[in-house]
Amino acid sequence: MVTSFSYYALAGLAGWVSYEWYRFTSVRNKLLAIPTIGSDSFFLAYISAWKFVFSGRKMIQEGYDKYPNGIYKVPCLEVSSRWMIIVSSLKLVQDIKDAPGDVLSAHEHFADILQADQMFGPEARAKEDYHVPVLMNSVTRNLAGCFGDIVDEVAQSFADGIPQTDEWVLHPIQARLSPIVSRTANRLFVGKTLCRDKEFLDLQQNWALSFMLSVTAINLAPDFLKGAIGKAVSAFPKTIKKLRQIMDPEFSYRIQMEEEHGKRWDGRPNDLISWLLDHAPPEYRTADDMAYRILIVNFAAIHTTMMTVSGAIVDLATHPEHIGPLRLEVESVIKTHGWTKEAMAKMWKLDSFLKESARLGGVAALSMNRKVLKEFTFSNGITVPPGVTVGCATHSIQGDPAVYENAATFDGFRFSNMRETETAEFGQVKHQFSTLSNDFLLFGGGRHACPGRFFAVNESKCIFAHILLNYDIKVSSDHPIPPPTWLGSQRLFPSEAKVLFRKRQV
Ligand code: HEM
Repeated sequence: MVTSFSYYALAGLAGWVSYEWYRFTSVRNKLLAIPTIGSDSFFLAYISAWKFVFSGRKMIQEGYDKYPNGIYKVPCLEVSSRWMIIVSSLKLVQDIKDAPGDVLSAHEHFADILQADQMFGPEARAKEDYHVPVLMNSVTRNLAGCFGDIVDEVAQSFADGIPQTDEWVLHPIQARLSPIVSRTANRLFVGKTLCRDKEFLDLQQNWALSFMLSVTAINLAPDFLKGAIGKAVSAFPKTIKKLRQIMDPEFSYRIQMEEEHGKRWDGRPNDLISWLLDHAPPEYRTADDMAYRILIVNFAAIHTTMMTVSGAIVDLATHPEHIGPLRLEVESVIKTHGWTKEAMAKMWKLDSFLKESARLGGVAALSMNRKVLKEFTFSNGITVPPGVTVGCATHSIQGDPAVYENAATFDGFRFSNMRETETAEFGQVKHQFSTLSNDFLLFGGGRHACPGRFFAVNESKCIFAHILLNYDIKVSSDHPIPPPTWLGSQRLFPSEAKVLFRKRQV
């Protein structure tokens, strides 16, 4: 009995290894013109791919240093082909940006790394992304009108999370910032009541965490186990059901009012639920679908904004010489323009500080990742086959002295100084935080660039201006800030990082 089981297990293992070997060599043979970081032999490449999990950032930098202005590949378990092709030149970044979506696909890449088939199931996977243009257009257009709500939620959530005290109090940044960012964003997404609902906020946060752990588990597993692991670990159906229950009273009320009084009923809240209902195709006007949209928008919006603002808080505490000039700017702009979107746009130094913090920090070492659907030839003549993934060495580009002067130095006013001295047409816009450019890829680029970036920048500036005007902050000598860690190409904010806060004294 044991013998026949061992026999079948061995035969299965041999079959799987042969299949993996065949798959590996057939892809690798199409990529021979592209140099490799790590190994490109079958067994050693597998080890290199595991090395990428823990030292991805270093391997990306190694390739960038060895092949400047070029292209290289790394074995990588994050993507289904197991090969990540990375470009290090701004010209090749532009090639990716210009490629049509049916050749280099952002959508298929997201589905690939988020294990959409396993985690969401085929029905959700087939949904049209109608929320993306709504985020880009309606959210951005309504920002000025909703700015008072954003300011109110920032003030309330700080009062709850970081009360102003006369004594210095040590606060864990990530734990304090997550609810502040989440409440503020959801004030605009789902309105005042739900954005303060603990069950709603906890569900979003817990799902995002369990989702990422599950995706990592599936990514690291062999193909034949992915389906079974996905079924076992995906909390998606349960989460949607729960979220729908929490949102149901609000959603049903909106639908009922619309049916009784038409789309523009008196007192209709100005938030994402309303804007989604304005544009939802009939088949998506359901409580289930609304819960799905709110869940994935939160997934895209909260962690990224939290990383960006938390990184900037740490930079402010470690470079306190910026506090005085930033306070002066915020105070004088608010005096003239009040707490408005217009005021945020006038805060050039603050905009610059956040951008500089993201230039050296950010959320990932790679950006603008696209799955190749049809053979694609870069302008340097290198061809990549369907199935592999291409991306840009964002973090290395942003830290390159050939791209940024004194690139390794944190200069909070780098971009505001550039704006002040710029004479070219559109020069002042060029260096803004929300502006997309090949040498600053925090928000990606091309037709799939982040549609929430204008909101993210305004939310971040509002949070930061609130801190500057209401708190003193500094690093504690007993609790130095630990360096960030990396998982594959993703940057992780050190959850144990703490900063001292007290009520502003001067
Ligand atoms: C500082 C905060 C943020 C950062 C760093 C960030 C970054 C990104 C990046 C890198 C992409 C992929 C772009 C590409 O591949 O070219 C993306 C896509 C996306 N982001 Fe953001 N994001 C942030 C905030 C937000 C917010 C606040 C929202 C919603 C209001 C949002 C919604 C989305 C959505 C829906 C997509 C997918 C777009 C598509 O499929 O075409 N993001 N974001």
